[in-house]
Order: sequence, then structure tokens, then C-alpha cells
Amino acid sequence: MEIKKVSMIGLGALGVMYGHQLSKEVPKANLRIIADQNRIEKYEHEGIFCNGERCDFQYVTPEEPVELADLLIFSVKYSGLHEAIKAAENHVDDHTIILSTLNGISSERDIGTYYGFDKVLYCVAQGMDAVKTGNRQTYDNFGLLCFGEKQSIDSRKVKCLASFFDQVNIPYELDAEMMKRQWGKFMQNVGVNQTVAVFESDYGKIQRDGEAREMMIAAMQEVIQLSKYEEIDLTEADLQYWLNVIGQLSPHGKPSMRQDMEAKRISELELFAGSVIKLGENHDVATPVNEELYRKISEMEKTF
Ligand SMILES: NC(=O)C1=CN([C@@H]2O[C@H](COP(=O)(O)OP(=O)(O)OC[C@H]3O[C@@H](n4cnc5c(N)ncnc54)[C@H](OP(=O)(O)O)[C@@H]3O)[C@@H](O)[C@H]2O)C=CC1
Ligand SMILES: CC(C)(CO)C(=O)C(=O)O
Repeated sequence: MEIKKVSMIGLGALGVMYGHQLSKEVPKANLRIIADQNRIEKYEHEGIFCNGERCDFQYVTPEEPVELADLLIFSVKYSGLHEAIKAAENHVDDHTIILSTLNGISSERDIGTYYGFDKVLYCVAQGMDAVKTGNRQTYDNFGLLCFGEKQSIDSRKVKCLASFFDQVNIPYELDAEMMKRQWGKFMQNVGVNQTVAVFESDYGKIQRDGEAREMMIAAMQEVIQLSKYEEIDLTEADLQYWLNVIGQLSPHGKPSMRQDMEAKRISELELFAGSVIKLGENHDVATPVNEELYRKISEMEKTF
């Protein structure tokens, strides 16, 4: 099977970056951005820009009949995922490959429960420093999409998507241990996203030694401890790997949670500290650093 028709939902910091790259390689008629009428009017009126270039997208409403998608990409925030899953219904049939760029360890479960796990590939978006302010998205590092089946990289779906990403110049890496990869990224987000949000800073602050970096690492170590109870077994070597990924981001860039705070949007706190605290309760493991981060970020969100 060859991927020709692509549908995407969620034109944020990540969606604009992938959409713009795809729009350079895929004929306009074959790339469909799903959005409701109000969003479409806004996008068409204001334009959407990626590193200063105006994006040229075809928009379709959820109700519009379309040819079924060979590939469907979700790039909304977790709070918008359930609505987005329903909005994409007209695009999915038995052959559609579904990919989620969402952070956390839950989106594939939610999408698979709705559309069937046979359609879903597990994915982690890492190494990018994408920022979106209003209708303008910028990045220095494009990062990569790491994907695979839950525990293998030998399937038809994996081969088909890898060959498509080769064609459209989207960097990727295959991983036969996607649960570990997702937990590693989860650990990174629990540390970076929450600490940068609380310190109201940028990546520069947690790249340098000091109070913020210590807090980030302590929050990540709580995830390492919990991973043992979930049969994932993250190690100090995984911590070093993800600290290295963080070290390569632009010091002026900011994670999605910090961007949420600046825009006064409710963040993905439940997906990060919220999940850590619940896992800690389930396994009787103390998670004081994430509790402190949860309290501080909740307080900030109450002022929105
Ligand atoms: N930013 C980053 O660098 C990275 C982000 N991630 C993860 O990727 C996911 C997306 O993040 P990010 O791009 O930052 O998020 P953003 O908040 O920037 O973007 C989400 C976009 O989805 C749109 N949206 C929400 N619901 C719908 C819907 N029903 N129909 C159409 N559009 C919809 C929103 O539109 P509107 O604004 O109009 O509501 C918004 O433009 C998150 O889970 C994040 O954690 C992962 C790696 C890196
Ligand atoms: C930290 C980062 C950019 C990692 O690529 C991320 O996942 C986010 O901003 O949510």
C-alpha cells in the first residue's frame, strides 16, 4: 500500500510544522486539514505562517464527504483529542494508518479504543523546538517522529509509513520498544514542560546548572521510580539520553506547556504531574516533586 491521501487535525505548534512540510511534497488536493467552519474562517482570513512562509492548506470541515485517508495525523492537545477523534470519522476506514503526535502515554489508547488498535502506530515527537504565537509558528530544530508498533517494527503499516516519510522528507526513527520510548518522552515532559512553566522561563534556564535544572531532574527521577512498577524499567541511562535531547534545543525555545501558560490556556498538567501522582497512589510511591509542580501550575491556571 502507498500513502497518497493524508488528513491532519490540529494546527498548533506541531501541526503547522508537519502540515507545512507535507504541503511542499504532497499535492494540495491530497492533504486535508480537518477543522470546523469557525477555525477555517480564521485560518483563511489571518493566514498561517511557518518560519515566515505562508502555508497553503486545503481545509475540510468534519461533515464534508472526502476520499478516505491513507494516513491520519492527530496533533491536537489532549484536552481536544476526544472531539478531534469524532471530527475525523469521515476520513477513516479499515486501511487508514493513524498516528498521534500527542505527548503523554494515553492518546494511542484513546484513538485505538475508538477506531481499532490495528490502525494505530505508536509515536513520539521529539527534539523539536516549535513555538506558535497567534498564527505564526517558528522552529530551529525540526526534531523527528519516532514510531513503531507497540513491540515491533516489522509490520506492513510501519514499512508503509517509513517509505512515505522518506518521500516527503520527514525525519523519523523506528523503535521496536515504543512503550519505553513513550515513557522516556513522558519523563522528559514531566521534567522540562512543568519546570519551565513554573519558572516562567525557556529551555536555557533548565540547560544550565541551578535550581530549575535540579527540580526538572528530580521530577524525572520520580518517573524512573514509577516505571519499574509498570514493567518499563527506565534507567539513569535513559535519563541521560533525554537530558541530551533537551541540551540540543534552542535555549530561547519553550515547551508547549509554557506556551499554554503564556496564552492563558489550560495546560496538559493532568497528562504529566496528574498521571505521575495517580501512578504514585496506585503503587504507594511518594511523588513530592510532581505534587509541588501540580500545586504551583494549578495555582497559575486558576488566574486565567
Ligand atoms: N509543541 C511542541 O513542541 C510539542 C508538542 N507535543 C505534543 O503535541 C500535541 C500538540 O501540541 P502543540 O502543537 O504544541 O499544541 P497547540 O495547542 O499549539 O495546538 C493544538 C491545535 O489543535 C487545534 N484543535 C484543537 N481541537 C481541534 C479540533 N477539534 N479541530 C481542529 N483543530 C483543533 C487547536 O486549535 P485552537 O487553537 O483554535 O483551539 C490548536 O491549533 C500536544 O499533546 C503536545 O504535548 C509533542 C512534542 C513537541
Ligand atoms: C519539550 C518538547 C518540545 C520536546 O520536544 C515537547 O515535547 C513539548 O514542548 O511539549
